[in-house]
Amino acid sequence: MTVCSAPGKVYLFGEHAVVYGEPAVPCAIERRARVTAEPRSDDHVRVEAEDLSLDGFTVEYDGAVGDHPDVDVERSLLDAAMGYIDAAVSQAREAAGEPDAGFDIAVESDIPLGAGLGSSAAVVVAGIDAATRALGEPLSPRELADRAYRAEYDVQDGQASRADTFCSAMGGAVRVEGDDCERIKTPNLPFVVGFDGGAGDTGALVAGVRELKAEYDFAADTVTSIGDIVREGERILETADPDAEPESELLAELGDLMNFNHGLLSALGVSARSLDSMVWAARDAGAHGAKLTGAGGGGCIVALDPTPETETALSFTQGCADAFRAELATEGVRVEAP
Ligand SMILES: Nc1ncnc2c1ncn2[C@@H]1O[C@H](COP(=O)(O)OP(=O)(O)O)[C@@H](O)[C@H]1O
Ligand SMILES: C[C@@](O)(CCOP(=O)(O)O)CC(=O)O
Ligand SMILES: [Mg+2]
Repeated sequence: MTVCSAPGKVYLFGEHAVVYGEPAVPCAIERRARVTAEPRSDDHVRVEAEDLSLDGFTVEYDGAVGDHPDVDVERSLLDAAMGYIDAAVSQAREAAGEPDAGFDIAVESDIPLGAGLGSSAAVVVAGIDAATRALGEPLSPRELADRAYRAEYDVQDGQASRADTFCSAMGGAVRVEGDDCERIKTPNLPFVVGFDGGAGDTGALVAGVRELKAEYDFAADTVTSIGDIVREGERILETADPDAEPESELLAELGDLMNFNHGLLSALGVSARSLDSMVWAARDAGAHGAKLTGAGGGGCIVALDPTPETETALSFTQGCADAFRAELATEGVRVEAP
C-alpha cells in the first residue's frame, strides 16, 4: 500500500492568462490531497473518494478505466467527478508500461473541490505518484508534473496550463510561462483564504475567457495586461530577501498588483458576487491586497495580511463559509507511506 500526498495552491498572480502563454505565479499551500494505491491481482480499478460531492461513494471499474462503474449515480455526474482519477491511472499505467495494472485507490483531501485551490492537480499528482510507486516505477517530481499536466489537459479538453500541476508537484512558489516552469524564491507571504462554500466550473470559465478574447481585442489586451502585472510582480519579488520576513512595503506593492489583477479577472467575467464581497471585506479589514484565486465563478479568494484582521473580518462576512491562513508549502509531492 503506497500513500502519496501533494499540496493545493493559491495564485499570487496570473490565472487564466497563463492558459494563453502569459506567465503566472502560483504558490503551494499546506492543504494536501492524499492518495493511497494498492495494486490488484486483476485489471480492475476500485476508487474510494469520500470527499466527492456525490455524497461519497465507492466505485469499481471493469477492466478499462471508466467502463461499467458499479454505482448508482448518473453516468455524466460520475464521469465529471472521476475524470481526474481516471486520467491519473491512465498516466501511471503508461509510465510504468503496464496497461492492464489494476488498483485499489483511496482519495482523501483537505482541499475544497472546484474552489480554485487546485484540488484536481493535487489529486492527480499524488495519484500518479502513488500508482507508479506501487508498480515499482517511481517518477521524478518533474516527470510527475508533466504526466499530471497531460492528465489535466485531457480532462479539461485541452484547456489547461502547466501551472497547477507543476506547483503541486514541486511545492513552494513557482513561475510558469508556456512550457517553461521553474521554482522561484519568495519570502514567506502571509496568505489568508476566504472560501464561499461553492465551486466554479473550470472548463466553462476558461472557455468563457477564450470566447471573449476571440471576440474583442480589448479582452485580448486584458489578458496581456494580466501578463504585465505578473512581470511587474516578478520584478518586485526578485528584489525581496527570501529569507527575511516580508516588509510591509513589499506586501503593499504586491497587494496593489493583486488588486489590479482581480479587477482584470472581473472584467473577463470570472468573478462572482460572493468573491467580490470577500475581496472587499479583506481590503476593508486592512489586507494589502486581495483577489480571486484559480478559475473563479465561486470558491476562494486570497488576501495578503500578516495580522489576524482579514481572517476575522472574513469569518463575519456574509457569504464566506470558511476563512483560514494558508502557509506556503515548501514541499511538493511526497511519500507518506512507501
Ligand atoms: N478529494 C477528491 N476526491 C476525488 N476527486 C477529487 C477530489 N478533489 C478534487 N477532485 C477532482 O477534481 C475536480 C475539481 O477540480 P477543478 O474543477 O479543477 O477545481 P480545483 O482544481 O480548483 O479544485 C473534482 O470535480 C474531482 O473530479
Ligand atoms: C484558470 C486556470 O488558469 C487555473 C485554474 O485553477 P483551479 O483549477 O480553479 O484551481 C486554468 C489553468 O491554468 O489550467
Ligand atoms: Mg483544477
